[in-house]
Amino acid sequence: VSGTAMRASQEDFENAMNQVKLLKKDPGNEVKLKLYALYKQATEGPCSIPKPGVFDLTNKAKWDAWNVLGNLPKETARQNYVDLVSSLTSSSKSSSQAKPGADRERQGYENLVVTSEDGITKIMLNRPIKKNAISTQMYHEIMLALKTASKDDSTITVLTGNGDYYCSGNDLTNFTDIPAGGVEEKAKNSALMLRDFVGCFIDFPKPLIAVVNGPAVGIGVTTLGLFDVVYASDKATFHTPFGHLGLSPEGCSSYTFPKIMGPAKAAEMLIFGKKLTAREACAQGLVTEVFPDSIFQKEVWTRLKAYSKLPPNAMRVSKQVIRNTEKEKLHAVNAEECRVLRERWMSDECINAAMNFLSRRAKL
Ligand SMILES: CCCCCCCCCC/C=C/CC(=O)SCCNC(=O)CCNC(=O)[C@H](O)C(C)(C)COP(=O)(O)OP(=O)(O)OC[C@H]1O[C@@H](n2cnc3c(N)ncnc32)[C@H](O)[C@@H]1OP(=O)(O)O
Repeated sequence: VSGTAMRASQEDFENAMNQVKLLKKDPGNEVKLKLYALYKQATEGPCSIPKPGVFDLTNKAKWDAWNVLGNLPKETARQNYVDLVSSLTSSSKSSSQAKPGADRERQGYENLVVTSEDGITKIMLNRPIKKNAISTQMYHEIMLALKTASKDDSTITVLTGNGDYYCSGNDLTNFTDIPAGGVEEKAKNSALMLRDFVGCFIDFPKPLIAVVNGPAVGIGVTTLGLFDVVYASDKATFHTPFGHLGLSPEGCSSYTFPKIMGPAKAAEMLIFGKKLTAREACAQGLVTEVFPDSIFQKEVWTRLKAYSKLPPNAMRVSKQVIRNTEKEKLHAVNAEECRVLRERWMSDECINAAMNFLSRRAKL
């Protein structure tokens, strides 16, 4: 694989890394070694670590693949990595069956349905049997969908849920998938993932609207403070049971919630896990407007279609003027929340709470 015609940007490289995580088919060991080697070369330069022993087969194969790249420049390695991923994703797309309406519906997501119509990109969480709980794969899919939407020609972007829930928060089975490196490694990687995930909401450049079709829990609630507008069905509820789960706030809610509703109301939600009805959340400023469930979809989409016809550049610029004064602060808050959570995830309080839910001894 070679690529000299164009230079891949850091952003192309990061998108390619996300796409690798979403590959449906295992590309095989040879390709995985090539990806590993190009990644190392692109990020660290030529291989300079000691050669592993002959019996350390996996690390020796990785070392060989990296070492063989010699002095290949970092930029070329980055471009080759992007080209290789692109060849993998295009071959998997052409082998999957095209669905009717695929021009408007972007396929390739396992737990999202992403559509673009009338200037609106709609990202729908699509795991209704699990109440749209967000699995690790879904965190990556949502990041990719947001990054793609930020660059497409739609004027506004909507996040919503399929089924009776908007989102039941973090998928608690994420606590069971512990890698060989143990719980510390899992916590470290999860903190990085969470920081990137919330970062996508902080940096989203166009109007971002939440259409909260039903109850929202945990990270499904906290990230609402980073949306521009939140419409809710009167069936929706808003619950951040961090205390019950041995957790602490994320999604920048430790900063946005006190700002939106005042410190005392925010503390009741974030420390004591008080669940709000849609009308309470609206009275406290977290929700823009509540609609009776029977007319929710019709009313909201009529309004959004009208908004999507407003001049796109004016909407973008207005959003950025509002957001830019806060951006640095939000990123700092996000980093600190993730640092604290990394410790929390390894605490007995948190592990016991997750295990109680998973062994069906507890529910919210
Ligand atoms: C070291 C490890 C670190 C790992 C960290 C990962 C990164 C995390 C970063 C983000 C952190 C965010 C914090 C949060 O979001 S906290 C909130 C977490 N959510 C919950 O606690 C909700 C748990 N769910 C419930 O209490 C109930 O399911 C419900 C939502 C109140 C709905 O109750 P119900 O009676 O109407 O429906 P139920 O039968 O329970 O659910 C249907 C099936 O869906 C499954 N399910 C629902 N929610 C979740 C969930 N959050 N995680 C996993 N599975 C969920 C439920 O188990 C049912 O499945 P099944 O039919 O029994 O198989």
